[in-house]
Amino acid sequence: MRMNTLRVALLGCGVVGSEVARQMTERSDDLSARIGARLELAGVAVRRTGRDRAASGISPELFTTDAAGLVERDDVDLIVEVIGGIEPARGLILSALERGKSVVTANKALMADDGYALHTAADKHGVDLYYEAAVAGAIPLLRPLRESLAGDHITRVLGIVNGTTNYILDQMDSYGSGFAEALEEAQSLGYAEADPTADIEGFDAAAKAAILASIAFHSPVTMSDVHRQGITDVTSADVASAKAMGAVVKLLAICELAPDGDAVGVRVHPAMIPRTHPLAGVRGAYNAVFVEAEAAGQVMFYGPGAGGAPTASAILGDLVTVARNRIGGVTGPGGSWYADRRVHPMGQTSTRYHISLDVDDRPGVLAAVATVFAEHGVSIETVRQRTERPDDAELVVVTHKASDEALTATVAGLGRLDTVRDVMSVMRVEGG
Ligand SMILES: NC(=O)c1ccc[n+]([C@@H]2O[C@H](COP(=O)([O-])OP(=O)(O)OC[C@H]3O[C@@H](n4cnc5c(N)ncnc54)[C@H](O)[C@@H]3O)[C@@H](O)[C@H]2O)c1
Ligand SMILES: N[C@@H](CCO)C(=O)O
Ligand code: NA
Repeated sequence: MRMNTLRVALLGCGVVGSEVARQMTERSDDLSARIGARLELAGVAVRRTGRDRAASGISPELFTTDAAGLVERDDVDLIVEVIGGIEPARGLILSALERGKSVVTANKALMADDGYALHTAADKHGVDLYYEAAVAGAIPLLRPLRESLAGDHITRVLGIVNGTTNYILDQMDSYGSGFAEALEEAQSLGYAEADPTADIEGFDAAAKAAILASIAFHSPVTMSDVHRQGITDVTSADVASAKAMGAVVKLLAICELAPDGDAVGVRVHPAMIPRTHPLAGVRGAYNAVFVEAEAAGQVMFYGPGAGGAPTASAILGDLVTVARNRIGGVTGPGGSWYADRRVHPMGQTSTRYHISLDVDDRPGVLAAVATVFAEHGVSIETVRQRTERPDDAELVVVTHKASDEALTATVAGLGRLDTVRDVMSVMRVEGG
């Protein structure tokens, strides 16, 4: 019997796309055996065909600059979108779904913005939309959340989902590098892009957090629902201060159910975590995500969160799945929004805080500082004082859990005290 063939259109042939094509070709026989059909490259949409594409190993006649035309072709069954960004990726994916073609994408920005509409289109047309590569690259995470943990009740997802910022913070912690120096190193190693804004300002992590929260909590969470703070204000002093209390600074993505279970809090910000926490040991550009579920307890996923080959691995995994589904005449689990939880306001989110103050070193200062905390109902866990010069001290206060609102008011109050020369840093403490 002749084996079926499924024809794949690849949209984009950059870092990830070229690896998808390479791995598809290299593992062609194994993939056919696993799927029960041959996967064949029907075409590759690129921005310019003029460049020397010989090194890619892809037959030159497969390249086209007409991505829309490629998606519309009747002999194309499956689409892999690795162009990135919102348009034209969004229009191309919608066009594919409307034509009954399943789509695999690595596009976190698009899925975070428009996941609901795209899933709805996929469901309406009876096709699959898979995007494992969009969050934490090669690490199997979205499928485990959508499928393996689908019988449990997830309460929290806490992770390091941006490799560039983890590399920078790790350099600051391990070698005492300053932020600018560590960023330069990340750029020279190819982790951070020439314009590193999406990584260091937390946009990349926020998009991933929105996708994780939507899946884990069966609710439509978008990028604009995520409280976002990047790492550009993290100083060597913050990193040293964390070290002094046995902690390390990480950029965390946190998605959690509010105490009443009716709302979801989603935030991305730097935080101090104890060195004993499993996420503290995640070094370099690696990613790791910690999932807390009622019955399973704590489950951790760890591995390479970026790079052409690892990201292509996740895409090929999705491609095998959607191809199998297509052969079997079924689709995988679609979007799940039944819980429709609201987004918990950041002001009501409670965490512990680490606050470092430059103060006059004289009688009554500690009492005045403590009074401001008390006035706003913020309970102090520890206070440490370091005196470097006569009359001048650094006070480091770690609080018990306090709401963002109460903490903001406390910091404003501290700033008004004559004896507080400067509020040097305010950072959340997690994972205790
Ligand atoms: N690089 C990674 O490590 C990584 C990891 C996870 C997810 N992703 C995601 O994968 C996607 C691709 O990332 P990348 O690193 O390969 O980016 P890239 O910039 O290397 O590749 C994108 C390619 O798309 C091409 N392109 C742009 N507009 C096009 C159009 N209209 N038609 C055809 N081609 C067009 C560009 O010329 C470029 O070659 C993005 O969504 C990204 O977020 C990347
Ligand atoms: N820029 C991302 C990789 C793509 O998601 C990172 O540094 O982790
Ligand atoms: Na993944």
